[in-house]
Amino acid sequence: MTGHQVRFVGAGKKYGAVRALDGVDLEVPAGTFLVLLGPSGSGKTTLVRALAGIERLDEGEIHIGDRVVSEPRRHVPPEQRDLAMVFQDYALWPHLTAAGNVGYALRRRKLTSDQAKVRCREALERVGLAGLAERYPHELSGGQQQRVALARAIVAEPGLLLFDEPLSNLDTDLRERLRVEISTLTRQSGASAVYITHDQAEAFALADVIGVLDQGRLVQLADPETLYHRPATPFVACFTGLSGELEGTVLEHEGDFALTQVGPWRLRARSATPLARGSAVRVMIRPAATGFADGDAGVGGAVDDHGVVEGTVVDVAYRGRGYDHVVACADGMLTSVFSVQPRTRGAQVKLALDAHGCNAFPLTGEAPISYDREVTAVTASSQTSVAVEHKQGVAE
Ligand SMILES: Nc1ncnc2c1ncn2[C@@H]1O[C@H](COP(=O)(O)OP(=O)(O)OP(=O)(O)O)[C@@H](O)[C@H]1O
Repeated sequence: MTGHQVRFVGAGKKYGAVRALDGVDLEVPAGTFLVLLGPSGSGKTTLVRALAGIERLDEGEIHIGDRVVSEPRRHVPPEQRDLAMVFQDYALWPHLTAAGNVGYALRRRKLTSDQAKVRCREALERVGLAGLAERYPHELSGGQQQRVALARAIVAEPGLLLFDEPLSNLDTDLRERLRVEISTLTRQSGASAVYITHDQAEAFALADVIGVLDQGRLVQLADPETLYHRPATPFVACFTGLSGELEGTVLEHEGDFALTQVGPWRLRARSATPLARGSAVRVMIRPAATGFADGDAGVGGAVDDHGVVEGTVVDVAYRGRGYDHVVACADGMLTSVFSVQPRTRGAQVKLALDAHGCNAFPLTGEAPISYDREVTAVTASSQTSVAVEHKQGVAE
């Protein structure tokens, strides 16, 4: 079975005064695992519900494969879109067993009852639930219920699988295991997938392509590596994992990089567009780009003398493989500075910053954005308590 190409053209949707989707143009080839990443209220669910046919767009078109399924005068109902959806709350029928729930997805297929039973059994086997087919949802754990929902999604072999934060009700350990299963099952099936999350680590782990949404707009569509190394905007940089940011002035622009003066230090940082000499910039620093200059952790890539800043250790957190430090530098704070050996609080340290993990953006006057993973909200704040994925996670 082959997946479908997915295409949005100028997709718009309003709820009263709220623009949930604002001219979204997006196209991914057949078989792509697309993850939609964005803070709460950015329009992820609306986009996926419109793709599923549960919501109608006000403007624009949606194409699934070579079919237009949504345009101003045409709305193909969900059951005719060759897709299946997995929801955050599992959405199982409480009066049907696991096998009954999975079999429900085959009700429109022209299969004999024996053929349907075989398909259900195989789907339940693939999600590791062969022995629990006769249990009702209330007799299953959250993880098992989500596996039933996954089996129900794949049993009819649709060309498109939609996932709306399917792991958010599960605990960390189970999330990780089920994430791997979703990735494997989807890719084995050949279906295309669109997966919503506000968790950047989940997005980076799953995606072929990530679409970042902000206030109903698609602000970047790229593979994880490009998104991480070349974020299009400060918002994208922030939302995909930052150690922190420092303000500076451009000394010169060389190729893809700007040489900046940050306090008494010189830092090189990537910049997509040439920056004028003397202009004010914010240098946004990935966790993977940080390390102690005298350290044991090393930093990814070459470090030259433009990449050293000094600061004071203000916090140390044990992380199993080593320690994450928070270091105050000039008027900025860098978090998730990893080292196998701990530094003591109050110690004066030198940090080496890899230019390939630093991005410079013009300073436009707005307050820096900080992404707090705990509350999964983006807020304006001058003091970063930036939640970050450390270097052995997202960045490698
Ligand atoms: N049925 C509705 N009626 C009114 N406003 C809505 C409705 N559905 C969504 N919205 C609004 O549209 C905007 C986008 O919502 P949407 O649920 O698509 O965002 P999201 O990125 O999926 O958020 P979350 O991560 O919290 O689920 C939000 O401002 C939301 O309040």
